[in-house]
Amino acid sequence: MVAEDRDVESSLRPKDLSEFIGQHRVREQLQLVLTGAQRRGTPPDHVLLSGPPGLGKTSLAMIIAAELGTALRLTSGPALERAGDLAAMLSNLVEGDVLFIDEIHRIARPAEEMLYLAMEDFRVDVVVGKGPGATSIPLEVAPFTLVGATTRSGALTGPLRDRFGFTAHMEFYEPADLQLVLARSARILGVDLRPEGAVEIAGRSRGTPRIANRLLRRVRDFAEVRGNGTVDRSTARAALAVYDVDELGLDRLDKAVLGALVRSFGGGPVGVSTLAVAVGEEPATVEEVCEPFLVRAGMLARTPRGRVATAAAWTHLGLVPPPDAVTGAGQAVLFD
Ligand SMILES: Nc1ncnc2c1ncn2[C@@H]1O[C@H](COP(=O)(O)OP(=O)(O)OP(=O)(O)O)[C@@H](O)[C@H]1O
Ligand SMILES: [Mg+2]
Repeated sequence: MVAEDRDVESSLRPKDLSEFIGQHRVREQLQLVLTGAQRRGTPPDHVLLSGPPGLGKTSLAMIIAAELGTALRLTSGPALERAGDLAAMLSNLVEGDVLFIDEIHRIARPAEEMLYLAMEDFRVDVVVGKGPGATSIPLEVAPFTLVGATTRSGALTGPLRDRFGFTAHMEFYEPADLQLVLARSARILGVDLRPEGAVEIAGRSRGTPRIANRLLRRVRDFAEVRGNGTVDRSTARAALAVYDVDELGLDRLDKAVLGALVRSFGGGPVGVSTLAVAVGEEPATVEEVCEPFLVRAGMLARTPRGRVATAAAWTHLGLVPPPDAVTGAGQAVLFD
């Protein structure tokens, strides 16, 4: 992410639950968890936020701390390579703090085992020394709330998943909610965004607020350079054409995956690793970033034998689907 985008993104982050648009179920559930705990005067149960990138997991973690009026300590799974890294983090916590671990499915094993104990009993055993002379020193941890974020809750080990008292399943946003996100962002950025312009951008944002905000900034550039700054329907359409964003909002990687699936593998079924190699990407990226949206858009089906292109995918690529192509209907399984 380039610097300008990063700064803008943090200025666009919703600061409390009332500013957080959409995700009505998650918001209601979370509100209950937080209010209940506050009434009892205890830190709330540990919370797991699960869903594809850009849906607002980091924003929600920050909001949880803000709603509780406590500090947020931030780290990520890949940063916790050794148990010592986590022990340092945990021993610095103050009662009631929110510890946010992003990409928690990537936490290393020894740190994960230490985390079990900390989550359950608010203590850790720090091992000092090696071999037969090693001793373990128990260390108290202040009662805290762990907020974990993951794009792959299925990759979490059972024991870790079981220690979360509440899992928020984040869903892709409806276009109407994305229009609200865009209207809010336009207000903050001082962009003259017309409702029809918002409809156009929302429809191509892959159900994802981060993408909606990014497209808004690119459309704004176009409107300011080639037009008078106003983002209406025709400006939005013209701008999005320049940036290669198609009617469904499929990006380069989405299109590469569908293209390979249809053209190189006859529509599948094909394994996700083979597909990833064909497009030069990591299997995890294809699986976590690309597929959830392609499944939701009814373009791709996950079957026990591998990934299959639906009839809609063939049509979207301007090809005639084979007679036995599956339809996209009934694809409820987005991500685990
Ligand atoms: N519900 C929302 N209302 C308004 N804006 C939102 C909402 N959710 C996300 N956003 C916007 O989208 C951006 C990305 O959100 P965020 O960083 O929280 O996503 P994320 O789920 O943590 O993504 P990743 O998995 O990539 O870390 C935020 O900067 C914010 O502007
Ligand atoms: Mg995040």
